[in-house]
Amino acid sequence: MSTPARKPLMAGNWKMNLNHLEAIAHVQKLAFALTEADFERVEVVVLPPFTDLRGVQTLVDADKLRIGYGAQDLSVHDSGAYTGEISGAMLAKLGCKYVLAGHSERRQYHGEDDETVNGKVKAALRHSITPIVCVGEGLPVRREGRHIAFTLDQVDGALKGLSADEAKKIVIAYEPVWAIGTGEVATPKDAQEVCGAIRERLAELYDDEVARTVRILYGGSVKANNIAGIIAQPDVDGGLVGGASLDPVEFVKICRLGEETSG
Ligand SMILES: O=C[C@H](O)COP(=O)(O)O
Repeated sequence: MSTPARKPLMAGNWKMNLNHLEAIAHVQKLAFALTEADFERVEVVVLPPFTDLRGVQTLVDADKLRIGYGAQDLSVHDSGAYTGEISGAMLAKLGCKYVLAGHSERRQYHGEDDETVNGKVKAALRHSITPIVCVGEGLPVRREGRHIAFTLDQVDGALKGLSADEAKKIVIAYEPVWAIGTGEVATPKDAQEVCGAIRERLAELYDDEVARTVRILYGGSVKANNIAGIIAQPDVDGGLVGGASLDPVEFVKICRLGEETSG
């Protein structure tokens, strides 16, 4: 059976920005600017803070917007005495289609290791939410030339115990930590080198169908003026956009893959 082509995914990770009122205004601006032709070509997703999700859900549902949404994190647990945590069940109830798992800022500031990330991936899948698994090396690892091995280890850890059917449902985002929020974008060749290696690893861990199905995003200082070269790479299927997703005009240009107008 042939595998359907991978539709590009542009996910805007707002991080800890935009309150619930700003979130509504922001999504309205995106909805106003993006056309049906844009949505046919690219899947557009926003990942706001938890407190914005209800407002975004209400707006998307009421106006039947084609913008998807999700969360930036979830608990490994489904319910219980875990103060401050948000479960996959809660996110699913809010209509979240996606959730980040193992973003480098969670790994760095909250000590998330591969085992935790693996638990979060499984928690998302239990509730039919697509985890966007974030992997990528820091500058010292890159300088030592170990970036591929390091990133593939994170992929192995995040996917541990997943069946091929489960693995097919995930998205992987390669985000070299040295390129996040620094303005230091990886070259298209850098992005392809690691995204291609991730796809090969999926074929080794599972099979060609899984490798062909899973979308692999690049993240790290993505902007309208550099997305075209990155998305042109054969193993890059979209972007995980941080800072630039906070400007609706810029994010729309990124969703148009850096081209001036939609087709
Ligand atoms: O999740 C997004 C990434 O951390 C990239 O952030 P950035 O586009 O601000 O570099």
